Amino acid sequence: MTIGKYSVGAGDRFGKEGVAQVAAFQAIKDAGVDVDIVWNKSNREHKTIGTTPADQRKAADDAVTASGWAGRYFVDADHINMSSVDAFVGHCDFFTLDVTDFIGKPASPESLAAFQARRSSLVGEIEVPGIADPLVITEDLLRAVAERYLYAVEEADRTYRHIKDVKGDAPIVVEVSMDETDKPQKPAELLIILAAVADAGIPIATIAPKFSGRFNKGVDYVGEVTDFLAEFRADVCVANYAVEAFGIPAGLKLSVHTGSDKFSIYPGIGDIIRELDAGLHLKTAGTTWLEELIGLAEAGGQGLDLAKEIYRSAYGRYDELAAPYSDVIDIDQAALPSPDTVEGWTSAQYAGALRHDQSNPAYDRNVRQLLHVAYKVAAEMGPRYLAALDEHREHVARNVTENLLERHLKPLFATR
Ligand SMILES: O=C(O)[C@@H](O)[C@H](O)[C@H](O)C(=O)CO
Repeated sequence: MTIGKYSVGAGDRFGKEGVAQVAAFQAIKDAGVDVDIVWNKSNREHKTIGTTPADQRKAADDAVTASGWAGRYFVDADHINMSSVDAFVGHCDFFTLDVTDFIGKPASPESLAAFQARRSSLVGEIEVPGIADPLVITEDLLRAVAERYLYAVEEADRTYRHIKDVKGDAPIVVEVSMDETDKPQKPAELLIILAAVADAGIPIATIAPKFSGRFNKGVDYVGEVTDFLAEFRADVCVANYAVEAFGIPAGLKLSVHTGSDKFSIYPGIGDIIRELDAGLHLKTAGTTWLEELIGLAEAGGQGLDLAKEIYRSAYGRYDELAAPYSDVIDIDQAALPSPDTVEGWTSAQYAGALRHDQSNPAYDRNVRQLLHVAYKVAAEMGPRYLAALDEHREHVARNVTENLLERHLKPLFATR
């Protein structure tokens, strides 16, 4: 199945925000930009909330039917590997093969030797159209990248073959992700990794590398924006080159993971993809759930009380909630306001602290990150939380649509 040039992963932890999200995609479509919807919910999120991929499929189909969305949409088996794929395979048509856990594991000496022999022509200087200086690949670099990533690519291949065995000829979109790791992959490394992917015959549509800088959940990019954009641009050029040089399916595009909220890099990313006529997949990460909380807070009364109760619980359960996300959050715990302080907040104070508006002095990135990983608290409230979303639908939906459209889709895809 081919995915369009532009796609956005729309996270929806509680399966309630489909229609509000489609409204954002519809608005950008009406403005002349087609962006495919990829509903993503990772295995980690399913486990925390107690939902299944079948629930995600149903939420997506229902939202599409209810809103009359006529564009493409997909359901993403997000961050899966051989140990988790089976629960997803029957319900998904987009597969994010997450091989991060296998980075650094050694492939067999035979496969390492075979890869280096097969790809020995990469050693030297490679002129990649669009990159000013040639990429320099030494024997040492080829070997080091193979030692670090070849096994991970083999694992992606095992998972892909397994999916194919189950799905047969049903069309699927394949993404390979290696982003939740500490060490970024530079453009020359990405090129070598793509050679290994091509050798394995994985029909990859998108690849999510680990870029330089920090991609923390729910907050802006941390790092040198200019350096990031230079790297991103080079990676786009490498992906285009890999299509020509290695026979990877045309249209290969980069995927930016934990891509929601990275406002400082969106305008530059948008300029680059338009200049190079490249595609993009941007995977949001639970940002919608924060809009639910903002909506509840703005509703006041019991909605605000519930939002405060969630903060109190999150504050008290910091270690437990932060642990699964320790690599992708950066919270100054000592700077968090106490639950008693938050208890005294008005709707505007709560919403102001949480909404990702960096021009608002009330915005608090520590509060935002803590609540980002605190969705387990709402999940445990079960029907009480879900009923509050229904009761305050108007407030919640407005925030969900506005966040996706005004802070994400427009800065990325609307021409400046
Ligand atoms: O919390 C999660 O597991 C998700 O936010 C997940 O990380 C997300 O879907 C993602 O892959 C962002 O890149």
